[in-house]
Amino acid sequence: MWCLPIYDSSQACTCVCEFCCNCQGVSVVPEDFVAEQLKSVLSDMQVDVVKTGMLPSIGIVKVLSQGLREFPVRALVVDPVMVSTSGDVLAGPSILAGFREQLLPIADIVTPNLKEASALLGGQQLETVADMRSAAKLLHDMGPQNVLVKGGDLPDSLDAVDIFFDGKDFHELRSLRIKTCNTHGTGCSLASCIAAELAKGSSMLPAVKVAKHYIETALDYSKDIAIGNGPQGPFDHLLRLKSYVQNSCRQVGFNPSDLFLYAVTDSRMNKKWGHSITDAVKAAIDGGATIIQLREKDAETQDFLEAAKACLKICHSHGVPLLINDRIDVALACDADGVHVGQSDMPARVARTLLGPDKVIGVSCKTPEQAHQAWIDGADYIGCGGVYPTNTKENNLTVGLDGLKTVCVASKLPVVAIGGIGASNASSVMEIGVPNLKGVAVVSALFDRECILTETRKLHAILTESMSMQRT
Ligand SMILES: Cc1ncc(COP(=O)(O)OP(=O)(O)O)c(N)n1
Ligand SMILES: Cc1ncsc1CCOP(=O)(O)O
Ligand SMILES: [Mg+2]
Repeated sequence: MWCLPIYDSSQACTCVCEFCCNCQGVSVVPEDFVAEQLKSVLSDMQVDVVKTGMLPSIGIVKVLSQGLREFPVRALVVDPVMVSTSGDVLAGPSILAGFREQLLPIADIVTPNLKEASALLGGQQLETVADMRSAAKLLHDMGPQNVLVKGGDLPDSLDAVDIFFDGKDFHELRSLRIKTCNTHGTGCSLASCIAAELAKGSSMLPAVKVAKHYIETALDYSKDIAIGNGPQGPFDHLLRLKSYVQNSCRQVGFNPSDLFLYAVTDSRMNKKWGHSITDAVKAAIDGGATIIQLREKDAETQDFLEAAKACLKICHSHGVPLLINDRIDVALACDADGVHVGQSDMPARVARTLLGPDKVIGVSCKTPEQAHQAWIDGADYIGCGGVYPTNTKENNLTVGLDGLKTVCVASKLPVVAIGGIGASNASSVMEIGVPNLKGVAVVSALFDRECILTETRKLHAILTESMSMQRT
């Protein structure tokens, strides 16, 4: 059950607040109802992460901490919502003791803003980064594994500085201070994003960094939005979706249906048949290939780069993405659409850091564990195989159709099957009938042939037929 990995306990009250500036009313949900709701969710499925928001009564704090002791979760993110950015006190002093004694000791991270950190520390003034460090240390002494003191309200600071303390090291996390009135919901969103990253399997500091980067980007994106008449507005969670729509003439992001007929080139085969790489790529595209990978194991770097640039032109003039096998440097140098890496190549999480969020990353996986790791590392798809024996890759273990199915069922990413696949067996592969198997990746059945165009057309027709059979 991985589709609902987080439970947000802030449904414990309903708050009537407008973006204008203040909170106009709070309706507290009865404690026993919150207890029932908690039990209902936590006993029904293995919840990975709980994030708390506004907790309006000491009774509800108790109910929550009891629920979490009875049904432990992998991580608890405590956003001690007490004082809003607009200055409203959202939880009375009686809650403070509840936070200190019941929630902080079991929290994996607590994320107070300056006012909340000050309230938790009995009213201590926090005005400098040095104050934030000592507050983080004092809060850590109350029991949480990690503390993030948010310095958004720090006076006279050009950057938005947050202090992260894990009990050993301090990290000063800086991002640009975005000039905007649209800050409604930033704290809740930061904590929720940390929780979501933890649920995806991230460790704490990377989760906090991703969340902080997300908040900075979303604030920047929404800085000029005008909604309602009040002085404070919402920040915009949907920036990725909007930039996708705005750039719809360009393919932004990854479309899993591109994996349908994945043509992987091979320098030795092209040499054997006297095909130039550009002619080979063009023929594959004309035959219906939906994505191309340049797998040039023998090429010198400079030749590889020149070939990649030429192929990229051809691919883009046909709206087909081009990925580079193994070589992140070549992909970066020619601005390819992405890379494909194997288990002993550059790790996908490093490739993601180097290539940024918009490039496509594929990872070879033979097991559910590798598929899970690929997802955590930020890959877009996995290549699973060899499904059948192959002469193209030496010493490659065969997983068979059963191994392919096991990986597909476990994978949260779309899958392309590879290894020994061609016209004679492509239908059997697609017919294993798992929805995230999106296509086949093929080397020799396309490129170790005299006429690449004919072979690609043939395979395309077979795949199309097999997909239409599955739909009926
Ligand atoms: C789509 C796709 N799947 C798997 C592979 C194999 O990658 P890797 O395991 O790194 O082996 P090499 O191709 O580098 O020899 C792939 N290339 N493409
Ligand atoms: C690169 C690779 N990875 C797993 S099998 C394989 C080779 C696929 O080549 P072919 O399609 O010729 O079997
Ligand atoms: Mg490789």
